[in-house]
Amino acid sequence: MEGIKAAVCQLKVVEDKSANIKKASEMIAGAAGNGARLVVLPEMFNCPYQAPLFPLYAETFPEGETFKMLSAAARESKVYLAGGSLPERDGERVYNTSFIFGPDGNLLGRHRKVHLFDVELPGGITVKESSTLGAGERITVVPTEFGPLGVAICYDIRFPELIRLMALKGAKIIVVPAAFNMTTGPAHWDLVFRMRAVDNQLFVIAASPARDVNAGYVAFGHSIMVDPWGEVLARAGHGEEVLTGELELARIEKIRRELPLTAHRRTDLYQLRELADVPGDQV
Ligand SMILES: NC(=O)CC(=O)C(=O)O
Repeated sequence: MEGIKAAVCQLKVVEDKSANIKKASEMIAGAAGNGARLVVLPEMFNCPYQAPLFPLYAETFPEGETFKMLSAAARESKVYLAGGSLPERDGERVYNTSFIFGPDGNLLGRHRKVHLFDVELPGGITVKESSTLGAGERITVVPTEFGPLGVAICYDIRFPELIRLMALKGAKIIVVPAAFNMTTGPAHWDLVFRMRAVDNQLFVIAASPARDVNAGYVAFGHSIMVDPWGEVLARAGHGEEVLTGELELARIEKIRRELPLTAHRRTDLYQLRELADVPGDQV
């Protein structure tokens, strides 16, 4: 496994869905032009992050215009593309879904956010994703030429069991389309992404929308790439930008050899099992 250049497109999400799609497409091409081979978009990059809006912006797979743009962008730029997330309609239900594409534009997998963000936070931030969204039922790890890639969406990262199961399935990189806010961002953003990287000795890439102080939900920004030792490889500001970083994949084996956390687990005392085998999320 060699090193790869990765990029995050930290775009400012606006109300105009077509403008979001166009901006994302331009940023993906720009990232690829700078040598990125893995590109990650933010959570709900085509729709303002507000639960009542999700059904209004939702698209069905595979006809949706956003889905088509993502596939074409991956193919034209020849990149692995973690297509952020978008509201996906499936029958009566809407999901917060990330579609992952290979450099030929083919779909490698789909992750539907497993943990819905239903919170009443200090600072008056109230979110109830479950008012309009259904929860995913699957743990998502997709094959790439860099090794298995795990996919979590925002709140999912706060559940260490999920990420550990991805690591046990072989994930070397976890991509996280995310949109922390101005209460949880300053408190927890760096901490959780660095800690999941340290726990599991793998790379974590978190992609946020740019901050818009006039939005109904103000995203924190500061997209981040963390290495398996917990070091921050790259960190964005809070405005619109393409963040790039080099992932030296050989560091994973080195760090795991020197500090063999997986081997030192006391599986005679505790064990983690994947319980769900529920049809639904697979494409
Ligand atoms: N938006 C989310 O799903 C989660 C979040 O903002 C947080 O965990 O903080």
